[in-house]
Amino acid sequence: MNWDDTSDATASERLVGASADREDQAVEAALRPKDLDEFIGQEKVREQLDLVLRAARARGATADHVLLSGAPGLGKTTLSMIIAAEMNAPIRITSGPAIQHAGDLAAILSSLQEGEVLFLDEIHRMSRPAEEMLYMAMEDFRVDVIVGKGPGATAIPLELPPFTLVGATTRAGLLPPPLRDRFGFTAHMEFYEPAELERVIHRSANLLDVEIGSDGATEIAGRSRGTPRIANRLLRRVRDYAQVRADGVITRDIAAAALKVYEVDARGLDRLDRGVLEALLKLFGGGPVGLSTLAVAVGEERETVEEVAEPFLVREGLLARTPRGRVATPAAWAHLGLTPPRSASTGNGQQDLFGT
Ligand SMILES: Nc1ncnc2c1ncn2[C@@H]1O[C@H](COP(=O)(O)OP(=O)(O)OP(=O)(O)O)[C@@H](O)[C@H]1O
Ligand SMILES: [Mg+2]
Repeated sequence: MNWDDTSDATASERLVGASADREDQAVEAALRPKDLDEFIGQEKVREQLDLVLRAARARGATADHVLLSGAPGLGKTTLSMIIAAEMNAPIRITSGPAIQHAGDLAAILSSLQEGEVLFLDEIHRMSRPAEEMLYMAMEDFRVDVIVGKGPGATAIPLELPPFTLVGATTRAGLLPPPLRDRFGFTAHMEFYEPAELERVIHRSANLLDVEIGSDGATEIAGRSRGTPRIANRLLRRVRDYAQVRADGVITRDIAAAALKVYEVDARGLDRLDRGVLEALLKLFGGGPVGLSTLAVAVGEERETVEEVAEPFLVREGLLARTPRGRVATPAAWAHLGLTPPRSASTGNGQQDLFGT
């Protein structure tokens, strides 16, 4: 199992995990914006993509291949469907892990209709031979199908209709340059601003027929870790609470009380995140402390701390990874309402006890 899978599995059990869980998968289709106008935020990506698609439409051509890169839950799958809708084209959906043999890819490519959008999710997890077949397909709209085995094997060239490949990846850095270079347009999706998440929440509340005040949406947005998927998930949990414990209307107080039950704090940290921070502050004086030691202290796997908790803590400026170990920032002390020891600001903390 690679660590990619580990973090997905752990993350999907968390209310603030960015990967889609079962419930997300069931409800997300209903919440997906259907066209570029409905798609909230990502102004740069929207403007650029709008130009690419408009120009292709005006030429009566198939749109250039598009690569969507960004963290889980930011809208890559949503955008791929929007691209197909804007081009008035059918869409075929598959993913890197589903294509293990070049033959799997050849079968998909050869059955595409002219102008069809092929959405290849997790494109960085495709097998090598399939990847190489894809190079030729993207550039020349042609594949070589190998027939037979051994010395008698022959390559039969097969013409493909023009199509638009939309690749999605959470890790653009893992894509081999030849693959990256074959995309005509790359969209880097950023985390969303709180105001944008508020719009996502209002839109979803509307679709789910939930009444929500603007302060309620603000409260949920602030805890959504810059991610629309998390915003939608927190909204559903807060809705449950509002229905059972109140009159169904989501106010600021209701949202805060509901998310307290689920242990998602004002900044979107959950129990795991806070456990890591608390250990770092209370047991190690703010660090520096090694990852393994920190993991033992919170009773989690090293990988869980490093891949599940830390990325968000680092992004939030609460924790820093330094060559000497993990260090809490002043913001971390403030967030947990603790006072840093005088030496914490110099980054020495506990280490001083041993004169190091
Ligand atoms: N810009 C947006 N406006 C409104 N809703 C959005 C936006 N982006 C994403 N969403 C919502 O967030 C949810 C997750 O989006 P999506 O499935 O497209 O993410 P993703 O980037 O494909 O994630 P993953 O990497 O896990 O595949 C969807 O239900 C969608 O409704
Ligand atoms: Mg997706």
